[in-house]
Amino acid sequence: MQKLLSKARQAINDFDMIQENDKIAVGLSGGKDSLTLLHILKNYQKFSPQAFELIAITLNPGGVDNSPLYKLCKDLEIPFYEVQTDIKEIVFDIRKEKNPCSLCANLRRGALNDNAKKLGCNKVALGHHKDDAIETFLMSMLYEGRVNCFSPKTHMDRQDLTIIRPMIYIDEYMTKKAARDFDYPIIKNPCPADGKTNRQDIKELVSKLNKEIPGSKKNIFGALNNSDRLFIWDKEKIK
Ligand SMILES: Nc1ncnc2c1ncn2[C@@H]1O[C@H](COP(=O)(O)OP(=O)(O)OP(=O)(O)O)[C@@H](O)[C@H]1O
Repeated sequence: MQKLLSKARQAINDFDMIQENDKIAVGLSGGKDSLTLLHILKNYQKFSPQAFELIAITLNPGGVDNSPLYKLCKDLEIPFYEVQTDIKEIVFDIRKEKNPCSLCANLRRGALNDNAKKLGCNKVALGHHKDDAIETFLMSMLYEGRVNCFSPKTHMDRQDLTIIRPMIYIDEYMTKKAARDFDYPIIKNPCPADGKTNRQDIKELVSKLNKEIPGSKKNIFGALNNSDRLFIWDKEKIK
């Protein structure tokens, strides 16, 4: 936990993620990443220079038994809210999406933010980690032809809500280890597309690249973190 906490604290400080009196909703999917995030923030709360409130929100896409999450949050003394949604039905039965991930992510994001706002939160914390950032950065280049990634902290003006990602410096292997060490009650991902996504392909590619070019994963993350050294052909500046 100490190593996780130290990396999270570094990210929280670097991007000024938490302020006094924040009420933060953790998006708790029941997967290893958001369970680790909840555990980290609960511990961070004990010594954070800024006092903040923590709640957990789980969106049920339809038909998932989340009772282990109720128990966990009760043990951790974190208020827990489960929200029933029809996301699964919309994505797979009504819209019959061939590429369901982006619609599903948008619907989840909207529902999570709306519910956080209703519950009086000014921040939503998501369980994205360093590997997610590297994969998203590469996916935007390879599939969309642009240099882009989610931000460690984003303010949504329309809702006046700030999204934070305190695990942005944490490697995925550390969340896997935390899930084993602390025996988190993992809820099996109900998504029929789980494991067959573009993200999974990119994850495998990054792992292969890192074996062939040792250090390349670290350098991709470095490139994302180094806005001073961003050089992109800008016709107006170059000509
Ligand atoms: N059903 C949900 N309810 C609440 N929050 C969610 C839900 N699904 C995703 N989130 C939030 O969005 C983040 C990113 O979602 P994504 O589907 O990429 O999860 P993931 O990388 O598989 O992480 P996890 O291991 O936490 O499921 C999650 O870490 C979590 O904070």
